[in-house]
Amino acid sequence: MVVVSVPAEVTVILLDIEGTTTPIAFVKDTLFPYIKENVKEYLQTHWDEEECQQDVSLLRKQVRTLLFHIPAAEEDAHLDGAVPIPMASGNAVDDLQRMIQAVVDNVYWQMSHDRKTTALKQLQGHMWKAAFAAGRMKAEFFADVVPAVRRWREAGMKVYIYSSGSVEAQKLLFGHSTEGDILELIDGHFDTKIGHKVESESYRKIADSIGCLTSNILFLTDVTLEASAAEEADVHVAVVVRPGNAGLTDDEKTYYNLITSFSELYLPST
Ligand SMILES: CSCCC(=O)C(=O)COP(=O)(O)O
Ligand SMILES: [Mg+2]
Repeated sequence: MVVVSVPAEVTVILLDIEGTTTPIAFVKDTLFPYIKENVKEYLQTHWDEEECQQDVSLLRKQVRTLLFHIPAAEEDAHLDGAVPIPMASGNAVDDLQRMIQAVVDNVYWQMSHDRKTTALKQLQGHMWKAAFAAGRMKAEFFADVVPAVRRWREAGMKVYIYSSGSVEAQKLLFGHSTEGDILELIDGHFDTKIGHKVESESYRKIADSIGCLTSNILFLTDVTLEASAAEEADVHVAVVVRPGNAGLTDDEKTYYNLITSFSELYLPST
């Protein structure tokens, strides 16, 4: 077994979810299809609720920003098929169906591009809430995750999550897992409200928020663009290789510390 030593200055382990703690297959085959299959009915049932209206407003604002403020050079790559969400205009019944269909189309479009926007993630989190609460879904974690997190905490480490999934959705996953409610193992959560995972400034803000130096953090992720952004902020990184993850280039394999299980991390204090 390959062992990666955790530098002595590390006091915080920051974990990505999809592809790191949790199989991509669980996200792609369970979480995301649930959204696609239920979004229309969810909107029809919850439309008048404030939470749902806030989600729709955020989606509307986000697509408007995308359509009208994005630099021209990026347009082709990002805007193909983008669906604006209309405001109500007169006939209440027609308007409602038109708006709901636009939100459904917008959600499908964003999901087909695996967009990680705060607006999409917020709506998804609210939709999963009911499914987890009713016991219709349980989150999957790789077998090495929970034992390792327990060991790290016993060794005095703090453990945080940084995922594109909303904080609310993250808490649902850890609160309703096949291992039971493991939310208490996590010291705190970050999502894209602090910034995108491919931007190094996000990692500086996370360190500030935790109250540590970026060099006190070890970030574990499956995505090398995220690892590179974190490293630029002086965060230690290891790239997690799990079944079903995207492949790495030879250069990436050489450059990064790679682990296939959290048990491959060696903490000097244990
Ligand atoms: C609470 S995570 C749900 C999965 C999800 O929506 C997602 O975007 C995961 O992205 P990650 O940053 O964890 O790779
Ligand atoms: Mg990931």
